[in-house]
Amino acid sequence: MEQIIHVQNLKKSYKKRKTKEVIQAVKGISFSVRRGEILGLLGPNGAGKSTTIKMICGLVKPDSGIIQINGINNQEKRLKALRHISAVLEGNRNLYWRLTVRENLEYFAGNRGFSRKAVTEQVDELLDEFQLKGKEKELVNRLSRGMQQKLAIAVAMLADSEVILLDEPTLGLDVETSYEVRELLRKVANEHQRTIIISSHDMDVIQDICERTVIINNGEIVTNDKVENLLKLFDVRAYSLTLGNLLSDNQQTLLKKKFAIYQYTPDTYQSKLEVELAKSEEIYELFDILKLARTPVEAIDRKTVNFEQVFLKIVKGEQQNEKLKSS
Ligand SMILES: Nc1ncnc2c1ncn2[C@@H]1O[C@H](COP(=O)(O)OP(=O)(O)OP(=O)(O)O)[C@@H](O)[C@H]1O
Repeated sequence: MEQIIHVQNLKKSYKKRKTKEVIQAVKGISFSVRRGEILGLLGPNGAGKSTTIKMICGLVKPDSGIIQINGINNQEKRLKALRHISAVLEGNRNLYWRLTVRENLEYFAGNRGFSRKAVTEQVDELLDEFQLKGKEKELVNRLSRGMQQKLAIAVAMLADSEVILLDEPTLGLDVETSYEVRELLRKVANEHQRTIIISSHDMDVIQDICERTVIINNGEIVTNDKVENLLKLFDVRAYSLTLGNLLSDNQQTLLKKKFAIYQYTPDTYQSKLEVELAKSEEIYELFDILKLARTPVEAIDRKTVNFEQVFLKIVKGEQQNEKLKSS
């Protein structure tokens, strides 16, 4: 599939005004995004996500590197490149707060030079699709956060740009509204073939709607892979067993020797044993150890890994590597 965004060896440093200390916020990152893809741009606080997003949408000038949007270099032909991008940044700053929902949509649709009739048709369609019809006469500053978010995305759609950048699109939304916004974003990508880049700390949202994630830490990309692959990679094969007896000292020693991570909570009637297997075949060895004292197994649960845990493992692993490098 066709690449709509291509970022190559992007770098950006800031100089702190008071101390003159130089901070390398982005240290040479490269990635691409395909048309119609929803990409998650993740990282802990201060990792360099906002700086990257701001460079892509032309708000911050990179020190070096290339950003191509739909094949156009955004430093050589800035306006032409930026026409392909809409950003819905924190606080929905792309809306006019003292205009109504309909007025906002009409204003942005009108900006594109369409006839009054075409503008009305397009606005009606969007009000319908984004379920904003009942709120069309409401002032934006009176809307709930969820409605404002939907409207901000609708406005981004109107600009007709292929790429929509979203910063924390579900922040502060209740569960139901968060699901509505996710559904809407899927529709925007799948049916309207827009490309979406989401920056968020909400890993549930990322796991739910992003096909792929780029994870940044300390200004560098540490992972660029499909969510599905990352989940598989960190699929810990963790089992939680309920035992009808206590484990003998010998069994505990063997378990410790065999399994790197295991947790044992002894109880005469219902001991709990949590084990992480490196390979699925190791389950037989686990049972061999349990068989030694004929320990009854009353229940066995396989634990699954979620994206939040995967993210933390990736980022923490990286921090440990950093520490090792510097020590
Ligand atoms: N205008 C600025 N002047 C100086 N330093 C800055 C500036 N903007 C960002 N930084 C620094 O650059 C680094 C990366 O910041 P950035 O905002 O890109 O990270 P982030 O991943 O978006 O973080 P968060 O999740 O907290 O928003 C941080 O150390 C930050 O303090």
